[in-house]
Amino acid sequence: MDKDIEKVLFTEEEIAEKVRELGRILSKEYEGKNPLVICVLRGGAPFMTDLVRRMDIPLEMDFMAVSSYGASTQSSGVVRIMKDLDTSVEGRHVIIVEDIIDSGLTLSYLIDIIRRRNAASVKVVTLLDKPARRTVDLKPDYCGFEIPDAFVVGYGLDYAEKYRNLPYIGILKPEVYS
Ligand SMILES: O=P(O)(O)OC[C@H]1O[C@H](OP(=O)(O)OP(=O)(O)O)[C@H](O)[C@@H]1O
Ligand code: HPA
Ligand SMILES: [Mg+2]
Repeated sequence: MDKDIEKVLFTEEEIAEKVRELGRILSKEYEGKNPLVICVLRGGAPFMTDLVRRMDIPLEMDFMAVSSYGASTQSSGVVRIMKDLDTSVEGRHVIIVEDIIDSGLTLSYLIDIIRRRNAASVKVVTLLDKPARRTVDLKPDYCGFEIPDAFVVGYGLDYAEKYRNLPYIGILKPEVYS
């Protein structure tokens, strides 16, 4: 285990099982709809690329990069688009894939943009949900795990760009960021 991790919340095996389960559910739900699966970079990349390989239906992928945290454990509240989609979402069934919903600011901003571009439907799948920290009214349509109010890293989640490549998800030792 990495020396900066206080506790492992979900092992590689537990994550893989959950991703399989979500893939099965989404495959049924989106059969015949050729959904556009949108990865929210950078944190959502490991989850999204694993998830689409557990979906056995035709689908398309696109990527969007937004950032609100920078090198902090608190959202700045200002969501910036760093990279927009290459695909038109008009008339498409969109699935937004996130690693975590914390304050909810990133996703409420994204959902709003995609709805205004006239998608046929917009749903959200997140691996982690931290409902205790929500500042806007937002619930994921599909969620892997609910987690307590702690700063977590691994499997895409970073602190100051580190730890994204850990194969498990763990709580970061507070002394690392204080
Ligand atoms: O619900 P919120 O409070 O908005 O927090 C969740 C968002 O914050 C993180 O991304 P970040 O902006 O740090 O960029 P990153 O994905 O590149 O790490 C995370 O990946 C989510 O996208
Ligand atoms: O707990 C978290 N860890 C990493 N990135 C995050 N972005 C929002 N919440 C978190
Ligand atoms: Mg992110």
